[in-house]
Amino acid sequence: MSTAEPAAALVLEGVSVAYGTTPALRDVDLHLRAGELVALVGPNGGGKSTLLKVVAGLLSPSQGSVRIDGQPPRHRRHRIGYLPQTELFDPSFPASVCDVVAMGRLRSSWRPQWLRRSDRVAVEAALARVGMRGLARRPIGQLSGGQRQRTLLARALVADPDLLILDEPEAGLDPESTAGLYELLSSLAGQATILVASHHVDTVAAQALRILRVDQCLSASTNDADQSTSSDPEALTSRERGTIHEHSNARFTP
Ligand SMILES: Nc1ncnc2c1ncn2[C@@H]1O[C@H](COP(=O)(O)OP(=O)(O)OP(=O)(O)O)[C@@H](O)[C@H]1O
Repeated sequence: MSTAEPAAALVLEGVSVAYGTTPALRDVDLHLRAGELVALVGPNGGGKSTLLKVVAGLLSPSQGSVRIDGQPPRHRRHRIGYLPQTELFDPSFPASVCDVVAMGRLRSSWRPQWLRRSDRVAVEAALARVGMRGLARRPIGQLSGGQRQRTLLARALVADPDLLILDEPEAGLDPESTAGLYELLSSLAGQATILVASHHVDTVAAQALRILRVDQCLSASTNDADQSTSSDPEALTSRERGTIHEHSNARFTP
């Protein structure tokens, strides 16, 4: 989202991931243009979180490659904003909302770091974006589920990432907040490349440029002859399993 650094292009080629001997993703090809907003939908256990973790550099594929602007994810960590699916807090952990968001400004380094004025300004702006400025000093153990999710979203946004990876960001949010979240993501597209996993097909269909269905993820194909022009992502459920199917959103197709 930085004006200095443009959004990042993302390319996965032949990516396979297994947990032990159990395959979770097989031979996934995925290309995101810089600034694109793409949603992953699909059943529980389909492999959405696995795919996002591979893109975030938290999991290494057993085969294939992931490139963000031509570089492996570990070289781009400082430019990636990641919202994990769930994050459990110890309610007694002595951190405020503000502290958690500020973690998103820390750069990996052996040196101790202090927040600069620009960091504090960014934290405040990120909190305002997610409607949490009024709770900045609240201990994280005293937040509701939705407030915690907003805090983590602010942490993902605060470093102005050029690649934003969000795993079910609407978890715990009320319907109005969910709609607001996706409007926010839509407004960030272009400045950042955004990959979001969601079970809210209708909501993402209104905002995402492309919707990919991750179904058991045994193989993947996008931008191929299998591409659907249906306006109903559920229509894809009857298609061949074991693939990522693509649904182009007619409303947002350039
Ligand atoms: N740490 C792990 N160890 C072993 N198996 C795992 C692990 N994490 C995920 N899996 C398995 O990998 C497969 C894909 O899981 P993943 O979490 O990526 O699916 P998902 O599409 O995100 O599901 P959901 O919609 O329920 O969040 C599932 O079969 C799951 O059981």
